[in-house]
Amino acid sequence: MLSRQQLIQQIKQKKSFLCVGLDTDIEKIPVFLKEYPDPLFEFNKRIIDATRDLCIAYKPNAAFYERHGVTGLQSLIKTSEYLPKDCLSIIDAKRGDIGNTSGMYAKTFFDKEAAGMDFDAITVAPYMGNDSVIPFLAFEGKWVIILALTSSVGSKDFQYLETGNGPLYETVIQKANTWAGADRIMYVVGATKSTEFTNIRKYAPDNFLLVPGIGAQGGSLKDVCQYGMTKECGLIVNSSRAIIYASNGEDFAEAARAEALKVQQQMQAELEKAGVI
Ligand SMILES: O=c1ccn([C@@H]2O[C@H](COP(=O)(O)O)[C@@H](O)[C@H]2O)c(=O)[nH]1
Repeated sequence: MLSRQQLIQQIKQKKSFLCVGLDTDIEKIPVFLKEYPDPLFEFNKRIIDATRDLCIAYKPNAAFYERHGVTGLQSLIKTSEYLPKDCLSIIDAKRGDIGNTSGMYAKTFFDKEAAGMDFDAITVAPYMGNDSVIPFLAFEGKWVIILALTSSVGSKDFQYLETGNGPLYETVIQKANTWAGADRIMYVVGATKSTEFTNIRKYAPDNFLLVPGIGAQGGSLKDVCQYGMTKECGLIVNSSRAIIYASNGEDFAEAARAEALKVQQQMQAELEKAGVI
């Protein structure tokens, strides 16, 4: 479990705020791995071994495991156990339901004794309001990462809707700020929305932002840093496909490392420029 201070310390130590996304797709992993009893885990294990000194977080996306049923869940559980303790472990599950049901989701991903998983953080959809989010916050020390302004094209359908008090995503942040502080809540903001970061920082000056959308979705790391970085960094930037599928040959882990290193080096330059390190 990583507290806010420990996370900041890891960022300074590793000179990185990279999150490697484990969107492990059985159709995209190297063919030779399919000979192994648990190909998804074997792939993740090698990616983690190759990148752990370059990143401060890992984010398995639940969909890629759940689609396999029981075997996928086993791969996810083994992956969660294998994740390095000095990295923030984020389950990208985008859950949220009436309180009673959210409590079950929280148990699933936060309580090792319930389902074998003990993630540090979970992504949560806030659409159902406070009672859908509070059960996740009830797990002391765990992070709740609320979808604010997503990288998706469809973000315009709801998130930009004018409420009379700014766009809906602003209201989401203002309301969620009343549920817990910046030591428990982060917000998802897509790298494809870099022009909105200045505005977001008005409402979330201290919160860490989980930023997906660089790499395969084309968002700019430079722009994200220019408009979103704080004195403590305040950013966890995710890249999944661009790193983990840099090659689909025998050299896939080395290729993933080379890609992660490129991103880490850009991050180091941005941290130096902003005076974080
Ligand atoms: O707004 C959002 C929220 C979540 N995601 C997730 O992040 C990764 C991005 O993968 P890439 O391969 O780096 O594009 C993936 O798991 C998404 O489901 C997002 O992209 N945007």
